[in-house]
Amino acid sequence: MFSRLAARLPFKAMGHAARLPSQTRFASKLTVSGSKGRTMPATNTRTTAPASGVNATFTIRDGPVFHGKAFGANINISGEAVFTTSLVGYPESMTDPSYRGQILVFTQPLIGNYGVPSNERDEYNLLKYFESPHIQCAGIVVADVAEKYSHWTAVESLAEWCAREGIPAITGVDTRAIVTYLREQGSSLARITIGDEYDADEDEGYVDPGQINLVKRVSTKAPFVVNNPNARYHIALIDCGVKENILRSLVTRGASITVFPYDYPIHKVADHFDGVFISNGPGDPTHCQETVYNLARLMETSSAPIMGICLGHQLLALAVGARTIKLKYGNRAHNIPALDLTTGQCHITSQNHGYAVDASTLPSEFKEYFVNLNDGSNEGMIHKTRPIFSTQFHPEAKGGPMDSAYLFDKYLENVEMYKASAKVYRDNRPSQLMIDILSKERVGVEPTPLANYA
Ligand SMILES: NC(=O)CC[C@H](N)C(=O)O
Repeated sequence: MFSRLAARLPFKAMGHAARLPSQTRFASKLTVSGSKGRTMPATNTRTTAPASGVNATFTIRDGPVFHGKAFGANINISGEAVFTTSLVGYPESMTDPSYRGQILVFTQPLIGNYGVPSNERDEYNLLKYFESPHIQCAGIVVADVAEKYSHWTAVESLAEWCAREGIPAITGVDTRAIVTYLREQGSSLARITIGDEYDADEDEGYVDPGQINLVKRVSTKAPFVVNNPNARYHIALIDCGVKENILRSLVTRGASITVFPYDYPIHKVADHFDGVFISNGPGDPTHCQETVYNLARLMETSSAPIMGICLGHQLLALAVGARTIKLKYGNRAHNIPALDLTTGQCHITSQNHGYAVDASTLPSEFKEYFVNLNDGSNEGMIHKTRPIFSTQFHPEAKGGPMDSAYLFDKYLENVEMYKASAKVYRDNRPSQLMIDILSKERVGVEPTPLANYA
Protein backbone atom coordinates (compact mmCIF):
# COMPACT_ATOMS: atom_id res chain seq x y z
CA MET A 1 0.00 0.00 0.00
CA PHE A 2 1.17 3.50 -0.67
CA SER A 3 1.50 6.05 2.07
CA ARG A 4 -1.46 7.84 3.68
CA LEU A 5 -0.10 11.12 2.33
CA ALA A 6 -0.09 9.76 -1.18
CA ALA A 7 -3.63 8.49 -0.72
CA ARG A 8 -4.81 12.04 0.01
CA LEU A 9 -3.11 13.63 -2.98
CA PRO A 10 -5.11 14.26 -6.12
CA PHE A 11 -4.51 11.67 -8.80
CA LYS A 12 -2.53 14.03 -11.02
CA ALA A 13 -0.23 14.98 -8.17
CA MET A 14 0.72 11.42 -7.29
CA GLY A 15 4.22 10.67 -8.42
CA HIS A 16 4.87 7.16 -9.59
CA ALA A 17 7.33 6.78 -6.76
CA ALA A 18 4.37 6.84 -4.38
CA ARG A 19 2.93 3.67 -5.87
CA LEU A 20 3.80 0.04 -5.79
CA PRO A 21 4.98 -1.50 -9.03
CA SER A 22 1.97 -2.39 -11.13
CA GLN A 23 3.03 -6.03 -11.41
CA THR A 24 2.62 -6.44 -7.68
CA ARG A 25 -0.89 -5.06 -7.81
CA PHE A 26 -1.72 -6.99 -10.96
CA ALA A 27 -0.75 -10.27 -9.28
CA SER A 28 -2.85 -9.58 -6.22
CA LYS A 29 -5.88 -8.87 -8.42
CA LEU A 30 -5.76 -12.19 -10.18
CA THR A 31 -6.98 -13.92 -7.05
CA VAL A 32 -10.20 -11.91 -6.92
CA SER A 33 -11.36 -12.34 -10.49
CA GLY A 34 -14.99 -11.36 -10.92
CA SER A 35 -15.06 -8.86 -8.09
CA LYS A 36 -13.84 -5.37 -7.36
CA GLY A 37 -10.47 -4.61 -8.84
CA ARG A 38 -10.30 -7.64 -11.12
CA THR A 39 -7.84 -7.33 -13.97
CA MET A 40 -8.67 -7.86 -17.62
CA PRO A 41 -5.86 -8.65 -20.06
CA ALA A 42 -5.39 -6.72 -23.28
CA THR A 43 -7.39 -8.36 -26.06
CA ASN A 44 -6.18 -6.52 -29.14
CA THR A 45 -4.20 -8.97 -31.19
CA ARG A 46 -5.44 -7.85 -34.61
CA THR A 47 -3.55 -4.60 -35.04
CA THR A 48 0.04 -3.76 -34.47
CA ALA A 49 0.79 -1.74 -31.37
CA PRO A 50 0.30 2.04 -31.64
CA ALA A 51 3.36 3.98 -32.65
CA SER A 52 4.06 4.99 -29.07
CA GLY A 53 3.60 1.42 -27.80
CA VAL A 54 3.01 2.84 -24.33
CA ASN A 55 0.90 0.84 -21.92
CA ALA A 56 -2.32 2.34 -20.61
CA THR A 57 -4.93 1.30 -18.07
CA PHE A 58 -8.66 1.94 -17.89
CA THR A 59 -9.77 1.63 -14.28
CA ILE A 60 -13.41 1.70 -13.19
CA ARG A 61 -13.87 2.92 -9.64
CA ASP A 62 -14.76 -0.04 -7.43
CA GLY A 63 -14.79 -2.12 -10.60
CA PRO A 64 -12.59 -3.95 -13.05
CA VAL A 65 -9.25 -2.82 -14.46
CA PHE A 66 -8.45 -3.08 -18.19
CA HIS A 67 -4.95 -3.03 -19.64
CA GLY A 68 -4.28 -1.82 -23.16
CA LYS A 69 -2.14 0.56 -25.21
CA ALA A 70 -2.18 4.36 -25.29
CA PHE A 71 -2.75 6.12 -28.59
CA GLY A 72 -3.57 9.72 -27.65
CA ALA A 73 -2.13 12.30 -25.27
CA ASN A 74 0.22 11.30 -22.51
CA ILE A 75 -2.00 12.50 -19.68
CA ASN A 76 -3.99 10.84 -16.90
CA ILE A 77 -7.64 11.79 -16.57
CA SER A 78 -10.77 10.74 -14.74
CA GLY A 79 -14.43 11.18 -15.56
CA GLU A 80 -17.75 9.39 -15.88
CA ALA A 81 -17.46 6.27 -18.05
CA VAL A 82 -20.29 6.08 -20.57
CA PHE A 83 -20.74 3.98 -23.68
CA THR A 84 -22.14 4.68 -27.11
CA THR A 85 -23.39 2.01 -29.49
CA SER A 86 -23.08 4.29 -32.52
CA LEU A 87 -21.38 2.65 -35.47
CA VAL A 88 -20.08 5.89 -37.00
CA GLY A 89 -19.75 9.54 -36.06
CA TYR A 90 -16.79 9.56 -33.66
CA PRO A 91 -15.62 13.05 -34.82
CA GLU A 92 -19.11 14.43 -34.16
CA SER A 93 -19.59 12.65 -30.83
CA MET A 94 -16.15 13.54 -29.50
CA THR A 95 -16.67 17.26 -30.29
CA ASP A 96 -20.24 17.32 -28.90
CA PRO A 97 -20.05 19.53 -25.76
CA SER A 98 -22.62 17.25 -24.09
CA TYR A 99 -19.79 14.72 -23.60
CA ARG A 100 -17.68 17.14 -21.52
CA GLY A 101 -16.25 15.35 -18.47
CA GLN A 102 -17.07 11.87 -19.78
CA ILE A 103 -14.85 9.00 -20.86
CA LEU A 104 -16.45 7.68 -24.01
CA VAL A 105 -16.36 3.92 -24.58
CA PHE A 106 -17.19 2.87 -28.15
CA THR A 107 -18.92 -0.49 -28.57
CA GLN A 108 -18.17 -0.45 -32.30
CA PRO A 109 -14.89 -2.40 -32.21
CA LEU A 110 -13.00 -0.65 -35.02
CA ILE A 111 -12.73 3.11 -34.48
CA GLY A 112 -10.63 5.57 -36.47
CA ASN A 113 -10.81 3.84 -39.86
CA TYR A 114 -12.04 6.94 -41.69
CA GLY A 115 -9.64 9.29 -39.89
CA VAL A 116 -10.46 12.80 -38.72
CA PRO A 117 -11.70 15.62 -40.98
CA SER A 118 -10.47 19.22 -41.18
CA ASN A 119 -11.89 22.20 -39.28
CA GLU A 120 -13.22 23.68 -42.51
CA ARG A 121 -16.19 26.04 -42.14
CA ASP A 122 -19.29 26.48 -44.25
CA GLU A 123 -20.85 29.65 -45.68
CA TYR A 124 -22.30 30.49 -42.24
CA ASN A 125 -18.89 30.12 -40.58
CA LEU A 126 -20.05 26.88 -38.91
CA LEU A 127 -17.70 23.92 -38.64
CA LYS A 128 -18.52 21.49 -41.42
CA TYR A 129 -17.40 18.28 -39.76
CA PHE A 130 -17.23 18.94 -36.01
CA GLU A 131 -19.87 19.88 -33.46
CA SER A 132 -17.57 22.32 -31.64
CA PRO A 133 -14.00 23.52 -32.19
CA HIS A 134 -12.36 20.97 -29.84
CA ILE A 135 -12.64 17.44 -28.50
CA GLN A 136 -14.96 17.68 -25.52
CA CYS A 137 -14.94 14.21 -23.94
CA ALA A 138 -12.25 13.60 -21.31
CA GLY A 139 -10.87 10.48 -22.99
CA ILE A 140 -11.84 7.56 -25.23
CA VAL A 141 -11.74 3.79 -24.95
CA VAL A 142 -11.80 1.53 -28.01
CA ALA A 143 -11.29 -2.14 -28.73
CA ASP A 144 -9.21 -1.72 -31.83
CA VAL A 145 -7.97 1.65 -33.08
CA ALA A 146 -7.39 1.86 -36.82
CA GLU A 147 -3.92 3.16 -37.50
CA LYS A 148 -4.52 3.43 -41.22
CA TYR A 149 -7.40 5.60 -42.30
CA SER A 150 -9.03 6.51 -45.56
CA HIS A 151 -11.66 9.11 -46.36
CA TRP A 152 -11.82 12.10 -48.66
CA THR A 153 -12.37 14.47 -45.74
CA ALA A 154 -9.60 13.01 -43.53
CA VAL A 155 -6.56 15.12 -42.70
CA GLU A 156 -5.11 13.16 -39.77
CA SER A 157 -5.50 9.97 -37.78
CA LEU A 158 -7.60 9.58 -34.65
CA ALA A 159 -4.39 9.09 -32.65
CA GLU A 160 -2.84 12.30 -34.02
CA TRP A 161 -6.00 14.27 -33.30
CA CYS A 162 -6.28 13.00 -29.71
CA ALA A 163 -2.59 13.72 -29.06
CA ARG A 164 -2.86 17.22 -30.54
CA GLU A 165 -5.99 17.99 -28.50
CA GLY A 166 -4.55 16.62 -25.24
CA ILE A 167 -7.00 13.74 -24.96
CA PRO A 168 -5.81 10.35 -23.68
CA ALA A 169 -7.06 7.26 -25.48
CA ILE A 170 -6.71 3.53 -24.87
CA THR A 171 -7.03 0.66 -27.33
CA GLY A 172 -6.84 -3.10 -27.04
CA VAL A 173 -9.34 -3.53 -24.25
CA ASP A 174 -12.44 -5.70 -24.15
CA THR A 175 -15.12 -3.04 -24.59
CA ARG A 176 -17.78 -5.77 -24.43
CA ALA A 177 -16.75 -6.50 -20.83
CA ILE A 178 -16.77 -2.76 -20.02
CA VAL A 179 -20.28 -2.30 -21.40
CA THR A 180 -21.56 -5.42 -19.66
CA TYR A 181 -20.21 -4.01 -16.40
CA LEU A 182 -21.64 -0.51 -16.96
CA ARG A 183 -25.05 -1.89 -17.89
CA GLU A 184 -25.16 -3.92 -14.70
CA GLN A 185 -23.62 -1.39 -12.32
CA GLY A 186 -24.73 1.82 -14.03
CA SER A 187 -22.56 4.69 -15.26
CA SER A 188 -19.41 4.74 -13.12
CA LEU A 189 -16.46 6.96 -12.46
CA ALA A 190 -13.31 5.78 -14.18
CA ARG A 191 -9.89 6.91 -15.24
CA ILE A 192 -7.32 6.42 -17.95
CA THR A 193 -3.74 6.11 -16.78
CA ILE A 194 -0.84 6.22 -19.21
CA GLY A 195 2.27 4.19 -18.40
CA ASP A 196 2.92 0.99 -16.54
CA GLU A 197 1.67 2.05 -13.16
CA TYR A 198 -1.88 2.59 -12.00
CA ASP A 199 -3.85 2.55 -8.76
CA ALA A 200 -6.81 0.22 -8.82
CA ASP A 201 -7.81 0.97 -5.25
CA GLU A 202 -7.11 4.68 -4.96
CA ASP A 203 -10.49 6.33 -4.41
CA GLU A 204 -9.43 9.95 -4.31
CA GLY A 205 -8.30 10.27 -7.90
CA TYR A 206 -11.84 10.27 -9.30
CA VAL A 207 -13.56 13.53 -10.12
CA ASP A 208 -17.30 13.28 -10.57
CA PRO A 209 -18.41 15.53 -13.46
CA GLY A 210 -21.95 15.20 -12.11
CA GLN A 211 -20.90 17.55 -9.29
CA ILE A 212 -19.58 20.26 -11.64
CA ASN A 213 -21.49 22.95 -13.53
CA LEU A 214 -20.09 21.83 -16.88
CA VAL A 215 -22.47 24.06 -18.84
CA LYS A 216 -20.59 27.09 -17.52
CA ARG A 217 -17.42 25.68 -19.10
CA VAL A 218 -18.84 25.07 -22.57
CA SER A 219 -21.28 27.96 -23.02
CA THR A 220 -20.16 31.03 -24.98
CA LYS A 221 -18.91 33.82 -22.70
CA ALA A 222 -20.60 36.58 -24.72
CA PRO A 223 -23.37 36.68 -27.34
CA PHE A 224 -22.43 35.93 -30.94
CA VAL A 225 -24.40 35.85 -34.15
CA VAL A 226 -24.84 33.31 -36.91
CA ASN A 227 -26.02 35.54 -39.68
CA ASN A 228 -28.10 34.51 -42.65
CA PRO A 229 -28.19 37.56 -44.97
CA ASN A 230 -31.54 36.36 -46.34
CA ALA A 231 -33.05 35.53 -42.96
CA ARG A 232 -36.78 35.70 -42.50
CA TYR A 233 -36.59 35.12 -38.73
CA HIS A 234 -34.28 35.99 -35.90
CA ILE A 235 -33.95 33.38 -33.18
CA ALA A 236 -32.46 33.80 -29.68
CA LEU A 237 -30.60 30.63 -28.73
CA ILE A 238 -29.54 29.78 -25.19
CA ASP A 239 -26.14 28.12 -25.50
CA CYS A 240 -25.67 25.37 -22.94
CA GLY A 241 -23.06 23.70 -25.19
CA VAL A 242 -24.73 23.96 -28.58
CA LYS A 243 -23.82 21.59 -31.41
CA GLU A 244 -22.92 23.24 -34.71
CA ASN A 245 -25.59 21.29 -36.54
CA ILE A 246 -28.36 22.73 -34.36
CA LEU A 247 -27.22 26.18 -35.49
CA ARG A 248 -26.96 24.94 -39.09
CA SER A 249 -30.42 23.32 -38.94
CA LEU A 250 -31.91 26.72 -38.06
CA VAL A 251 -29.81 28.97 -40.26
CA THR A 252 -30.27 26.86 -43.40
CA ARG A 253 -34.02 27.06 -42.87
CA GLY A 254 -34.02 30.84 -43.08
CA ALA A 255 -33.10 32.05 -39.59
CA SER A 256 -30.40 34.29 -38.21
CA ILE A 257 -29.44 33.35 -34.67
CA THR A 258 -28.11 35.33 -31.77
CA VAL A 259 -26.48 32.88 -29.38
CA PHE A 260 -26.53 33.83 -25.70
CA PRO A 261 -24.58 32.54 -22.69
CA TYR A 262 -26.56 29.91 -20.73
CA ASP A 263 -27.33 32.29 -17.85
CA TYR A 264 -28.26 35.34 -19.94
CA PRO A 265 -31.62 36.82 -18.78
CA ILE A 266 -33.32 35.76 -21.97
CA HIS A 267 -36.77 36.88 -20.82
CA LYS A 268 -35.52 40.49 -20.91
CA VAL A 269 -34.62 40.38 -24.62
CA ALA A 270 -37.15 37.86 -25.97
CA ASP A 271 -39.34 40.60 -27.46
CA HIS A 272 -36.57 41.38 -29.94
CA PHE A 273 -36.75 37.89 -31.42
CA ASP A 274 -39.17 35.65 -33.29
CA GLY A 275 -38.48 32.60 -31.14
CA VAL A 276 -36.31 31.15 -28.39
CA PHE A 277 -34.29 27.95 -28.65
CA ILE A 278 -32.55 26.00 -25.85
CA SER A 279 -29.57 23.86 -26.79
CA ASN A 280 -28.13 20.55 -25.65
CA GLY A 281 -25.36 20.53 -23.05
CA PRO A 282 -23.35 18.48 -20.55
CA GLY A 283 -23.99 17.35 -17.00
CA ASP A 284 -26.83 17.42 -14.53
CA PRO A 285 -29.59 19.87 -15.57
CA THR A 286 -30.23 20.86 -11.95
CA HIS A 287 -26.91 22.76 -11.96
CA CYS A 288 -28.42 25.35 -14.35
CA GLN A 289 -30.76 27.08 -11.91
CA GLU A 290 -30.21 30.50 -13.57
CA THR A 291 -31.39 29.13 -16.91
CA VAL A 292 -34.37 27.41 -15.30
CA TYR A 293 -35.37 30.67 -13.57
CA ASN A 294 -34.98 32.71 -16.78
CA LEU A 295 -37.06 30.19 -18.75
CA ALA A 296 -39.84 30.28 -16.17
CA ARG A 297 -39.89 34.11 -16.40
CA LEU A 298 -39.80 33.87 -20.21
CA MET A 299 -42.93 31.69 -20.32
CA GLU A 300 -44.72 34.06 -17.94
CA THR A 301 -43.89 37.23 -19.84
CA SER A 302 -43.70 36.22 -23.52
CA SER A 303 -45.68 34.11 -25.96
CA ALA A 304 -42.65 33.48 -28.18
CA PRO A 305 -42.34 29.96 -29.64
CA ILE A 306 -39.84 27.79 -27.78
CA MET A 307 -38.03 24.58 -28.75
CA GLY A 308 -35.49 22.69 -26.64
CA ILE A 309 -33.19 19.77 -27.37
CA CYS A 310 -31.82 17.28 -24.83
CA LEU A 311 -30.47 19.42 -21.95
CA GLY A 312 -32.73 22.16 -23.36
CA HIS A 313 -35.69 19.78 -22.93
CA GLN A 314 -34.67 18.97 -19.37
CA LEU A 315 -34.24 22.66 -18.45
CA LEU A 316 -37.61 23.56 -19.93
CA ALA A 317 -39.19 20.70 -17.95
CA LEU A 318 -37.57 21.96 -14.73
CA ALA A 319 -38.82 25.48 -15.53
CA VAL A 320 -42.43 24.27 -15.69
CA GLY A 321 -42.06 22.41 -12.40
CA ALA A 322 -41.32 18.84 -13.59
CA ARG A 323 -38.46 16.74 -12.21
CA THR A 324 -35.44 15.12 -13.84
CA ILE A 325 -33.89 11.79 -12.90
CA LYS A 326 -30.52 10.17 -13.58
CA LEU A 327 -30.81 7.08 -15.76
CA LYS A 328 -28.88 3.97 -14.80
CA TYR A 329 -26.49 4.18 -17.75
CA GLY A 330 -28.16 6.59 -20.18
CA ASN A 331 -28.94 6.38 -23.89
CA ARG A 332 -26.10 7.01 -26.34
CA ALA A 333 -26.67 5.71 -29.84
CA HIS A 334 -27.91 6.66 -33.29
CA ASN A 335 -30.68 4.10 -33.56
CA ILE A 336 -33.04 4.63 -30.63
CA PRO A 337 -36.76 4.32 -31.39
CA ALA A 338 -38.92 7.21 -30.16
CA LEU A 339 -42.69 6.98 -30.57
CA ASP A 340 -44.55 10.19 -31.44
CA LEU A 341 -47.57 9.93 -29.15
CA THR A 342 -49.52 12.46 -31.25
CA THR A 343 -49.24 10.49 -34.54
CA GLY A 344 -48.35 6.93 -33.52
CA GLN A 345 -45.27 7.10 -35.77
CA CYS A 346 -41.92 5.81 -34.60
CA HIS A 347 -38.69 7.70 -35.40
CA ILE A 348 -35.19 6.32 -35.22
CA THR A 349 -33.26 8.91 -33.25
CA SER A 350 -29.79 10.05 -32.29
CA GLN A 351 -29.23 10.33 -28.53
CA ASN A 352 -26.66 11.19 -25.92
CA HIS A 353 -27.96 11.66 -22.41
CA GLY A 354 -27.63 10.36 -18.86
CA TYR A 355 -30.56 12.25 -17.33
CA ALA A 356 -34.23 12.22 -18.30
CA VAL A 357 -37.48 14.02 -17.50
CA ASP A 358 -39.87 12.15 -15.22
CA ALA A 359 -43.01 12.38 -17.40
CA SER A 360 -45.27 11.70 -14.42
CA THR A 361 -44.26 15.11 -13.02
CA LEU A 362 -45.20 17.16 -16.10
CA PRO A 363 -47.79 19.87 -15.29
CA SER A 364 -51.27 19.57 -16.76
CA GLU A 365 -50.69 22.19 -19.49
CA PHE A 366 -48.07 19.89 -21.07
CA LYS A 367 -48.41 16.39 -22.45
CA GLU A 368 -45.76 13.79 -23.18
CA TYR A 369 -44.77 14.16 -26.85
CA PHE A 370 -42.45 11.19 -27.52
CA VAL A 371 -41.64 8.05 -25.55
CA ASN A 372 -38.60 5.76 -25.83
CA LEU A 373 -39.65 2.34 -27.12
CA ASN A 374 -36.62 0.61 -25.60
CA ASP A 375 -36.88 1.68 -21.98
CA GLY A 376 -40.12 3.70 -21.77
CA SER A 377 -38.28 6.90 -20.75
CA ASN A 378 -39.61 10.30 -21.73
CA GLU A 379 -38.46 11.65 -25.11
CA GLY A 380 -40.24 15.00 -25.26
CA MET A 381 -43.06 17.25 -24.16
CA ILE A 382 -45.44 19.64 -25.89
CA HIS A 383 -47.64 22.42 -24.56
CA LYS A 384 -51.34 21.72 -25.10
CA THR A 385 -52.13 25.20 -26.44
CA ARG A 386 -48.94 27.23 -26.86
CA PRO A 387 -46.10 26.81 -29.44
CA ILE A 388 -43.69 25.21 -26.98
CA PHE A 389 -42.13 21.74 -27.35
CA SER A 390 -38.90 19.94 -26.65
CA THR A 391 -37.24 16.60 -27.31
CA GLN A 392 -34.80 14.45 -25.39
CA PHE A 393 -33.38 13.07 -28.63
CA HIS A 394 -31.38 15.06 -31.19
CA PRO A 395 -33.35 16.00 -34.35
CA GLU A 396 -30.18 17.61 -35.76
CA ALA A 397 -28.47 14.19 -35.55
CA LYS A 398 -24.71 14.43 -36.42
CA GLY A 399 -24.23 11.65 -36.46
CA GLY A 400 -27.41 9.76 -36.88
CA PRO A 401 -30.55 9.46 -38.93
CA MET A 402 -32.44 12.55 -40.04
CA ASP A 403 -35.93 11.11 -39.35
CA SER A 404 -36.85 13.84 -36.92
CA ALA A 405 -35.23 16.85 -38.64
CA TYR A 406 -38.74 17.94 -39.61
CA LEU A 407 -39.12 19.19 -36.01
CA PHE A 408 -37.03 22.24 -36.99
CA ASP A 409 -39.59 22.94 -39.72
CA LYS A 410 -42.37 22.57 -37.18
CA TYR A 411 -40.61 25.02 -34.85
CA LEU A 412 -40.09 27.55 -37.64
CA GLU A 413 -43.77 27.23 -38.65
CA ASN A 414 -44.58 28.27 -35.09
CA VAL A 415 -42.08 31.12 -35.47
CA GLU A 416 -43.67 32.16 -38.78
CA MET A 417 -47.13 32.29 -37.22
CA TYR A 418 -45.87 34.22 -34.21
CA LYS A 419 -44.10 36.71 -36.41
CA ALA A 420 -47.08 37.06 -38.78
CA SER A 421 -49.42 37.84 -35.94
CA ALA A 422 -49.78 41.64 -35.92
CA LYS A 423 -50.18 41.54 -32.19
CA VAL A 424 -46.71 40.19 -31.57
CA TYR A 425 -44.81 41.63 -34.50
CA ARG A 426 -41.88 43.64 -33.18
CA ASP A 427 -40.39 46.71 -34.80
CA ASN A 428 -37.57 46.87 -32.31
CA ARG A 429 -35.91 43.74 -33.70
CA PRO A 430 -32.13 43.43 -33.51
CA SER A 431 -30.76 45.89 -36.00
CA GLN A 432 -28.22 44.97 -38.61
CA LEU A 433 -25.83 47.19 -36.70
CA MET A 434 -26.07 45.08 -33.58
CA ILE A 435 -25.54 41.94 -35.61
CA ASP A 436 -22.47 43.52 -37.19
CA ILE A 437 -20.78 44.22 -33.88
CA LEU A 438 -21.33 40.75 -32.43
CA SER A 439 -18.69 38.08 -32.82
CA LYS A 440 -19.35 35.53 -35.55
CA GLU A 441 -18.39 32.49 -33.46
CA ARG A 442 -18.28 31.17 -29.90
CA VAL A 443 -16.62 33.64 -27.57
CA GLY A 444 -13.93 32.76 -25.05
CA VAL A 445 -14.55 29.03 -24.98
CA GLU A 446 -11.17 27.45 -24.52
CA PRO A 447 -10.87 23.76 -23.75
CA THR A 448 -10.53 23.34 -19.99
CA PRO A 449 -7.21 21.65 -19.22
CA LEU A 450 -8.27 18.10 -18.57
CA ALA A 451 -5.65 17.81 -15.88
CA ASN A 452 -8.17 19.75 -13.78
CA TYR A 453 -10.27 16.63 -13.64
CA ALA A 454 -7.49 14.28 -12.71
N1 LIG B 1 -27.01 15.81 -25.08
C1 LIG B 1 -27.43 16.48 -24.02
O1 LIG B 1 -27.86 17.62 -24.08
C2 LIG B 1 -27.26 15.80 -22.68
C3 LIG B 1 -28.14 16.35 -21.59
C4 LIG B 1 -27.68 15.99 -20.20
N2 LIG B 1 -26.36 16.46 -19.95
C5 LIG B 1 -27.78 14.50 -19.97
O2 LIG B 1 -26.77 13.83 -19.92
O3 LIG B 1 -28.86 13.98 -19.84
